[in-house]
Amino acid sequence: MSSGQAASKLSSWQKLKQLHQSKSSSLVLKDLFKADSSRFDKHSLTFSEASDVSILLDYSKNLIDDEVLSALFELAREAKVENFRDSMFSGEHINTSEGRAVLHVALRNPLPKDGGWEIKEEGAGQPVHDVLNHMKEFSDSVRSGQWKGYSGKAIDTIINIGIGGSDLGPVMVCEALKSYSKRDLKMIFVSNIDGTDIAEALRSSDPETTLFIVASKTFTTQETMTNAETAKEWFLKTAGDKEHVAKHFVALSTNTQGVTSFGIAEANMFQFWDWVGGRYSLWSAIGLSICLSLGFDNFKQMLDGAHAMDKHFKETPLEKNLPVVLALVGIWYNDFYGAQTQALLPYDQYMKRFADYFQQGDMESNGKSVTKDGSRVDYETGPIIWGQSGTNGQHAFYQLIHQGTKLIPCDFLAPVESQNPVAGGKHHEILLSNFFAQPEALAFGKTETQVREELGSQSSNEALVKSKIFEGNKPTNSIMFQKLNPATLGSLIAMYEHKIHVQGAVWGINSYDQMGVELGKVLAKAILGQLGSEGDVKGHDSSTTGLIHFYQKNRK
Ligand SMILES: O=P(O)(O)OC[C@H]1O[C@H](O)[C@@H](O)[C@@H](O)[C@@H]1O
Repeated sequence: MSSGQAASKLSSWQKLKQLHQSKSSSLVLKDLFKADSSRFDKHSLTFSEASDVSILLDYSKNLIDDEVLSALFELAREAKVENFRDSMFSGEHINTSEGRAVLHVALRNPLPKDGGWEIKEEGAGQPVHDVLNHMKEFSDSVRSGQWKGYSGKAIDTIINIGIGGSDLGPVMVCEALKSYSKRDLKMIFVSNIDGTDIAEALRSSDPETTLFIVASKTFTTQETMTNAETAKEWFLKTAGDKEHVAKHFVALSTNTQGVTSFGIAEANMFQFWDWVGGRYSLWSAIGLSICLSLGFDNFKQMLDGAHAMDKHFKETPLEKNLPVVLALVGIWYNDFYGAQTQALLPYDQYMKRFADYFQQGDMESNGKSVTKDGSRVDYETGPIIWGQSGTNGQHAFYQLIHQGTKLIPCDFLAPVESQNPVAGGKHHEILLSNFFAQPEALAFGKTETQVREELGSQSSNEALVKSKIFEGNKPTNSIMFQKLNPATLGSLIAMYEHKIHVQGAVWGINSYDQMGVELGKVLAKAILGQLGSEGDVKGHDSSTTGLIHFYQKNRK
C-alpha cells in the first residue's frame, strides 16, 4: 500500500523539478517533432483488449522528451504506484480514513470461475452478480411492459432521484449511449433540492405510468430524501393506497433500514456495499436507470469494457499503460509547470456530460491537501476539471486556451465513426477536421513571420500583428476510439478512474474519501433551524447574519 508519503520527498520528484528548470525552455513541440519523425509512433498507445473497443492515445503533443518521461516513470515506481494499484485490486482497505476497501473494479469483475480475480471482501464476488441478475430481471420486465403500475398500465417514465455520484454517472451514461436507448421510455433525473427540479419532473409525468428510483448510497442525503418524499406525496395523492408504492418506487442503496423506513420493501431494493465510492458507483445498483434505458445487455457490455481496462491497468507495464501515462503527463503540468486546470474536450455530442461527470470523479477524489499520514502537502494536488463538447467550446472558451496567459493541458476525444452520419457524413468530417486542427494549432501556433506574410500591406500595424500571433507549444492528448458504443464508454471511464487513482497515489493523498463536502452540510442544517424568525439567527458572522436577515425581511 502507498505510505502516504509526501511526493516532494521522493528523489525522482526533485529530479523532475530540476529537469523542468533546466530544460523547459527547450521543450518546444515544433522542434521536438522536427527532430524526430517517429515521435507519434513513439508516443502513442493503443488499447483493443475488449471486444468492440479500439482506442488510440496520442500523447506525442506533450512537453516531454525521453529524459522527462523516464523521470516520470521513475516517480511512479518510487511512489509505489504498482503496489498501491495491487492493494486496491486485492481489496485492501486503501481508503484509510474510512477504513474501507475501494472495489469499484469488483463490480465489473467476472466470477473467478469465469476468469475474474479472487477478491477477499464481503460482497465482492457472487453477491455482485446476484444484484446484476436482479437488475436484469427488473429492467427486462419494465422495458417489456410486463411490470405494471398500480392501475395496470405499463411504465413509460423513469424518474431517478439522486445527487452527486447517485446522479452524475447515470446521467452521463444515459446521454452518452442515447442511441442505444429505448426511446419510448422517458428518462428524467432529479437531483437539486431546488423545488424546481422535482416540480418540472412531476409536471410532465403521469403517476400511473411513472417509476421512481430513489438512488442514495447512504439513504440520508437531504436533497434526495426530500425529493423522494415530495415524489411519494405526489404519487399517493392520485394513487391513494400506500400499497401501490411497491409498484412505483424502488431504492438503490447500502442502507436497508433507511430504505424500509421510507416505505420501500426490501424486495424492491437493489443493494450495494460501502466499498463502492459514490463517484465510482455507476457500475453498481446505481446503474439501474442505465439498465432501464439501454437494456441490461448494453449495461453488461459497458462493464466488460471497463473490466478490460482494469485488466490493462493491472497487468500492463507502466510505460505502455494508458491510465498511468495520462496520470504522469498530468502531474508534469500540474506540479512542475503550475497548470491549475485540465480540460476534457470530447468531439462527440453524446459525451456532452463527460466533463461534468469527471468534475466530481477527479475533483472530489483528488481535491485534498493532506497526505494519508496527515501532513500538509507542499505541492499541488488535483486539477480543476472542466470542458464541454467540441465544437461548441471552440466558440466559447478556446480563445483563452490559444492566446491567454494560462497553461491549460487538454484532452481531445473523438470517435472515428459517427452514429449519425447525416448529410452523407459531411457533419462528421467537419467535426473531425476540427478535432485534428485544434491540437495542431495549439501545439504549433502561428509565428510572427507567418502573420506578417498573411497581412501583407497591413503588416505595418504592429498591434494587429501581435494580436494574431499564436505562441503555440500548448500540450494536448488526443484520444480516438472507433465508436462510442457501451464497451468503449466503459473502457474510457475506467481509464480516467485509474488515472485519478495513479495521481492520488503519487501525491500520497486519500482519493477515496470526501470529508470536504461535510462542513457545508452541517452548517446548512443548523441554519435551516434558524430560518423561522430573526431572533433565532445566532452564532454567525455579520455577513451570514445579514444575508439571513435580508431573506427573512423580504420573503413573502
Ligand atoms: O448516494 P448518496 O449517499 O446520497 O450521496 C450522494 C453524494 O453525497 C456527497 O456529496 C458525497 O458523499 C458524494 O460522494 C455522494 O455521491
